[in-house]
Amino acid sequence: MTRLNSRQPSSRTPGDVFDLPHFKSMIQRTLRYVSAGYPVHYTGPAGIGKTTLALHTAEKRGRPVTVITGSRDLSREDLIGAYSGYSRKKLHDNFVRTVHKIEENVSENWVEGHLYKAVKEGHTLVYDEFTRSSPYTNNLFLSILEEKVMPLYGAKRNESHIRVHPEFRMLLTSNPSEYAGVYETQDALFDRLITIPLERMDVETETAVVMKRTGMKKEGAVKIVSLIKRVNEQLGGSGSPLSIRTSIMMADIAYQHAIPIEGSHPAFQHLCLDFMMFPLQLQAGEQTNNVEALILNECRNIKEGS
Ligand SMILES: Nc1ncnc2c1ncn2[C@@H]1O[C@H](COP(=O)(O)OP(=O)(O)OP(=O)(O)O)[C@@H](O)[C@H]1O
Repeated sequence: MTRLNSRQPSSRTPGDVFDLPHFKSMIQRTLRYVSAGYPVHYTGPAGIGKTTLALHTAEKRGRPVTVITGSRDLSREDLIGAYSGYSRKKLHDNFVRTVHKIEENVSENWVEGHLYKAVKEGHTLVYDEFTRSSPYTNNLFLSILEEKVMPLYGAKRNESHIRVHPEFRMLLTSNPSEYAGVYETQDALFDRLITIPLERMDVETETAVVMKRTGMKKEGAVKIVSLIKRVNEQLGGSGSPLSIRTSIMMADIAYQHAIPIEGSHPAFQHLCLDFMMFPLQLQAGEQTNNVEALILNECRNIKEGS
């Protein structure tokens, strides 16, 4: 019978992963720039940790945090707010028996957009994957960042704009592989951001994150993280198709189902193939025949206790 381990994130990691050198200086610098009033933009490939770092740093400011995720469908209306539905008030006055008076008032309901609230109340805004939104939507941020006002385009409000709260700040994330055809149209926005490219975590940091997320002990976590690193180096070409997400998922399943992190164990070999084959085949294109053999070769090099 399979023994199941219950997950206890954080329980085995000494201290906080964000105190490790990989994160510490980045967080300090970001808070410095943000407190001086500048928006900070983390950029890097999928799974490098942009969103997690932005959320953590935003929380460090001690202000309420609003999160918006960029998308082609995100509209100015979603951000600013809009009138939606009607409220109807009806008063029947039958005080004098022979007179029946009805008074009816109909008013539209204003629903605040997330950005409207964040700007008005001075939140820290995390705008994740902002380059996925249309330049038309993102133009709204130019006046917020430059003139410190948010125009209420098309909102049918009496006021034309609201003033940006002095504590309002922004952290943004994006993936450079999604810039195709985007940069030219959004360069005015890029020009107002402090852009920090994120580096892939070193083995020590990635191991600490895997331990924190899964509850796995250091000995197992470091083997998985190092395996992913070696496979990326051998098969990843110019990129690293296997991100920390692969390490976390493999460690999670191995830990929960007590699969030994040992290259000769069939369950571990299956785990390696199931998680690595597809992304690596996509990357390798025509030379896919080698992929399975290379994964198994790297996997079998992992010895018990090594
Ligand atoms: N410091 C950390 N502590 C705990 N988990 C982390 C940390 N950094 C990254 N992770 C985990 O690693 C995975 C990838 O991180 P994240 O989603 O932040 O990356 P990303 O660069 O924003 O990826 P994408 O571009 O695909 O959205 C997530 O499962 C996240 O929870």
